[in-house]
Amino acid sequence: MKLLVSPINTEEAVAALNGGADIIDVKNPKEGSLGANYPWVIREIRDAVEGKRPISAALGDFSYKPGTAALAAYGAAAAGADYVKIGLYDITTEEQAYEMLTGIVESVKDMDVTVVACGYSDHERINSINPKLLPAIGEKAGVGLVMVDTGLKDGRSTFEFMTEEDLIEFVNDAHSRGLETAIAGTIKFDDIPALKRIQPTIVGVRGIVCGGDRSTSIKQELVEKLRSEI
Ligand SMILES: O=C[C@H](O)COP(=O)(O)O
Repeated sequence: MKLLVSPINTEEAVAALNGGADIIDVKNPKEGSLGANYPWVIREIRDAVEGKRPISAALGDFSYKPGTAALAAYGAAAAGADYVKIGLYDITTEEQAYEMLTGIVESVKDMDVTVVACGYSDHERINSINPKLLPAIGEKAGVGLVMVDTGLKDGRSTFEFMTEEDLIEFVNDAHSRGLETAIAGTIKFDDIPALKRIQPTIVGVRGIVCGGDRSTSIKQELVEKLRSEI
């Protein structure tokens, strides 16, 4: 499994890189679970990583705004992102999700970018689309990766909202459709044995490598510890 770590600035990005992260995911926790950072920060982090690892960019926890999402994806790709991650937060229907995703795919089709469709394991408490529907929608829309994260960051892990069986079904369905997968959402060290059984392509983290509080900074030694255990 690959390790995706979500820094907010170049200092954290270098700590993640030196700690062994496989993907450097630029985000802004102040604007939500998949909060978008500024395009110049994406560029600065890309420069700091020096091409040693791919760069991912969170676009935001979106409501139904396909045009805004497509423009955000284009901007993130132009700023240097290799992956653009859309949070389907206030998306409640398959039709809405499909339109959001096809707009983003069209927006970056001429750029070497992977579109990541992110649903939320705690979808019921935020009234969002069930992430188990995303592999089929994502395949049809032309995304490259589907992901689950938690929409609310209150310390509760994705595993409190989706069972191991749910996540195995999600991952296996996506992989059977030729899509990569990522599991995130307040992942804890205790979740690692289950993640090893589920085998997503990517494990995405922030809080655990900050020492538990995602509002503090990333510690290289915690990235090293996590990298060695997954
Ligand atoms: O990969 C990014 C996710 O939002 C993970 O963040 P978290 O581990 O603090 O929930």
